[in-house]
Amino acid sequence: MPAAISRNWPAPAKLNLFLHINGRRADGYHELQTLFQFIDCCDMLDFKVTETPELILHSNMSGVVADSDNLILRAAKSLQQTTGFKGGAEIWLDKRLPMGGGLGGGSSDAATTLVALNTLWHTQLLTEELARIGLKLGADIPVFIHGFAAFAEGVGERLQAVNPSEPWYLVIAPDAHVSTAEVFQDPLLPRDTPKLAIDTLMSQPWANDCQKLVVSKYPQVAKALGWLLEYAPSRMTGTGACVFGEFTQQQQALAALAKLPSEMQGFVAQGMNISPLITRLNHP
Ligand SMILES: C[C@](O)(CO)[C@H](O)COP(=O)(O)OP(=O)(O)OC[C@H]1O[C@@H](n2ccc(N)nc2=O)[C@H](O)[C@@H]1O
Ligand SMILES: Nc1ncnc2c1ncn2[C@@H]1O[C@H](COP(=O)(O)OP(=O)(O)OP(=O)(O)O)[C@@H](O)[C@H]1O
Repeated sequence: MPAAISRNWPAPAKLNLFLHINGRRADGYHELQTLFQFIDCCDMLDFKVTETPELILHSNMSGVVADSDNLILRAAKSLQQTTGFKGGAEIWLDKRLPMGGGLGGGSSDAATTLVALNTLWHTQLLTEELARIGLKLGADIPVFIHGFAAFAEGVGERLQAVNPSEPWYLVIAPDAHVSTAEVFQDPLLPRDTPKLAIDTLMSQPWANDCQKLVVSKYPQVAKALGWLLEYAPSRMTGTGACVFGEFTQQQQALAALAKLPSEMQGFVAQGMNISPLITRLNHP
């Protein structure tokens, strides 16, 4: 009897509602203070458990990412190696999130793969153990595994659950692929924002320390942000390229989307403090 396919595992995008860079560590990574919130725009994954250890990925991804580099296969392989699980999986990815956009799409795909296979393979690692595996693959993966909006420190692995408002966002994805590594290696990146207490951070205006540099290097980002600021308080997420404007009502966000210049790509999504992955995990 062939194994059934377990369908519709969501991999949500995230926004960094603020992103402060406090310094550079000896290992080259940067110490951050950031506020992660999910949005209801997701990649979707299906999984079928197989008896052989092979890992097979079918995807509609546009940008060419070699299988060996794909974070989904790297995550599945890490779980096999950590647990000694002898079987494998066939995985289907419906890629919907823009890549290299600061929305954490690849990181989220990896997190959903770890959470889904940990259940389907019955390896039953604890969430903290899955987050430790994820951190080795990317700084953004732990927050997707825990699945709650969080104030994050360290490189993004020290998480404290928070419950900010869940507004509507108009997200614009400029036609630019910004390398996270390139931004963090730029000598012009500010790296000296003082560490502040979470209460102070949550009550002051929110900003992204990477924004000025990326806006200066990518005219498409500058143009998208300039347009969006006419409609709502707006800023960049992660290391870019995506920018997001915040609206109280969905109708306001949709009205702005209707006026988006034809050369820009955008979508409306709502902030989510509980990841749809957690909801899927609790409703197998
Ligand atoms: C900036 C954020 O988008 C905020 O959410 C994330 O921290 C980035 O997380 P990510 O995309 O998973 O980044 P990774 O793939 O782990 O790292 C890519 C590269 O960015 C640099 N990097 C990343 C995170 C960090 N805290 N400091 C860094 O210096 C490192 O050179 C690293 O090699
Ligand atoms: N399944 C995947 N989906 C998207 N990108 C992937 C995937 N696997 C590997 N990658 C590679 O990882 C890179 C970063 O992916 P990701 O989408 O996480 O970054 P991002 O959108 O810039 O978000 P952030 O920088 O905030 O993590 C991509 O540019 C791509 O080259």
